[in-house]
Amino acid sequence: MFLTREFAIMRPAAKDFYLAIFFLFGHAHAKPTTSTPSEPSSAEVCAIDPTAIVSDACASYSTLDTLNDAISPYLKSITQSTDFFAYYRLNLFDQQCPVKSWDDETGTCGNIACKVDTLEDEKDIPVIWRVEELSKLEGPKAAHPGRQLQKERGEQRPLQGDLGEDVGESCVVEYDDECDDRDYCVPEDESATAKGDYVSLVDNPERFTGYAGSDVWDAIYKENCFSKEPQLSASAGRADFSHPFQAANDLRTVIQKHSLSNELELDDECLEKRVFHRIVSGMHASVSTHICFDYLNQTTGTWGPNLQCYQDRLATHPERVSNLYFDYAILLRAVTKLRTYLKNYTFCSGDPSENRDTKNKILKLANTAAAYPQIFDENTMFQDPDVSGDLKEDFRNRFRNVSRLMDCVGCDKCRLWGKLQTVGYGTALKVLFEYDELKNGENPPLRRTELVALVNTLDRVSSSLTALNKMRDLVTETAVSSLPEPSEQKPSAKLKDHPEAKGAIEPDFSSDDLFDDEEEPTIHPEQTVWEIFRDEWNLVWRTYIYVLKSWVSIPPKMFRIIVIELSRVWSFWLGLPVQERSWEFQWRPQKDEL
Ligand SMILES: Cc1cc2nc3c(=O)[nH]c(=O)nc-3n(C[C@H](O)[C@H](O)[C@H](O)COP(=O)(O)OP(=O)(O)OC[C@H]3O[C@@H](n4cnc5c(N)ncnc54)[C@H](O)[C@@H]3O)c2cc1C
Repeated sequence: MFLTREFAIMRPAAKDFYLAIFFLFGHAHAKPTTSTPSEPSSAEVCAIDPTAIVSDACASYSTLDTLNDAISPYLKSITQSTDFFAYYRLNLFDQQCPVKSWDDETGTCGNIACKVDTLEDEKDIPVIWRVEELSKLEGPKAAHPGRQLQKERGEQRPLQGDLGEDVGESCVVEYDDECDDRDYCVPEDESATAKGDYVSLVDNPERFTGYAGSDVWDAIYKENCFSKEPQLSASAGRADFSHPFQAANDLRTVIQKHSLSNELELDDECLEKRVFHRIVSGMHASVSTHICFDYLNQTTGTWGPNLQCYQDRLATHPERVSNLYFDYAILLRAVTKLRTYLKNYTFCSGDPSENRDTKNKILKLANTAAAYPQIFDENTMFQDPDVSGDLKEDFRNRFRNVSRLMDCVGCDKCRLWGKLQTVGYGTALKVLFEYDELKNGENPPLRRTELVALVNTLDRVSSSLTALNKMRDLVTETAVSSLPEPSEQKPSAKLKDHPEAKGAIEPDFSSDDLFDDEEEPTIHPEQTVWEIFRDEWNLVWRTYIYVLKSWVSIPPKMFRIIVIELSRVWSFWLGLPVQERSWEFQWRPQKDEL
């Protein structure tokens, strides 16, 4: 920073006058809370304190990160290289979207508007990068063979090689055809064609597709009101709640008994929404993380992390990140709890060596996770025998509804992962609240699809944690590399709070150096008295206007500061990570502002 020309020619008396004005009107300056990827504020970079405990779970962020580093190689190996976990059976194409207003004449729902928009917007880009192409399912598909056909074809090749010759089909086919008594699963149409298809999860990675799904997310969050009447029409097969208010009252009892009131809103209308919200929001955050980390630059056609996307959707929303970690704790605890069950599970009935290999891998994963102290204690929730039945029923029905809403997702790949993950979370809840890990035979059996969905959902969230950390590092690196060379920096410049955050550079304008500079105030000999007078008059006028504007801007600034502080207190009260203060006092105007 250098003195302006006007300051440079000021005489000492005038300087004292302005100095007095600046001291009188120096004011709190609320910094903007949004920033570009190249200019992260320290609040954004360090939004999550690694040592903080993830609320509702029993582990800190850094413990979960360490645990994730340990188990993610096993998860990758299981989900990418075992046939049992790499294929999923679901009814992707024949289910109806239950929100009637989204249907058009052809039955497409959810993104029809988006499709029209994108076709117009995208006509200049190569066909393969268009939303329609990116949204399509890739890789081979196999239809589910009926019981009779399975018998005829035998255990080894029930799919007759439809998924590829090297696929162990006995590891892929689900032998239980019926699904209507399955917990958290949407009852399927019983016609033969509605039994679903097998698709490869490896060939269809969850990443950017260009699909705009905000309407579906909004509908999902609206589901999150347990005391209200059901949102979906009865014709859509929506579960009916005979005692919608009973469950809310029950939850109140549970909350009060288990002192969870700081985590759940004690709002009479939507008491149960907080727990449900955390799970859905964590899932949403995971989807967003994959989109941002595996993003297609439609101009260059290259895939890679999009840091602006990360900043907008995640870095500036620590509560979403917190919910993601919460989901991780729930899912991992559920897999750990299944250890005994998995020891006796048959993964591939027709192929003993594949069966052994798959079992070894999943047991290694569960054992590694179990070596850490318990990260989520389900015993604090839904354990009151008088109320747990209704509560669980409510949760199950909510997940069924969310699962149905997935049929409104107008992008095949997104629908695949949306459906899989809702089943994954449903299974985790079932295992957490209905399984006794010390027993085996008495526990309700898990379907193949439930197990595959649970492990793959854990893998999704696990990859999200890894991707989040990588993007955080990338932001930091970008910030550091765009810092000016040391020689370009003014010696008084210092990094505030986070040593690597470019946006946090705060030149040190202490009152002493406000007018101190290497440049000595000089009067240019060529200036006439009139020019000097005019310059000084202009300076006084600008200062006057500046002061007036400062006064006018005080009320909105005070309002913002109050809102920021209240939000911090609210986060503190809820046990969420408290966002760093995004405003501070500064002496203004800075030297070159007038
Ligand atoms: C089930 C499902 C799966 C999808 N899968 C993919 C995919 O694989 N690839 C792809 O490119 N697109 C996918 N999409 C679309 C994608 O999620 C976004 O809808 C899209 O990228 C547009 O994003 P957006 O920034 O407009 O906000 P959205 O992500 O659509 O969010 C809508 C609103 O929800 C709120 N919100 C956002 N995140 C959270 C959170 N974590 N917690 C609470 N509230 C939040 C915000 O207010 C936001 O404005 C999927 C959509 C759905 C419904």
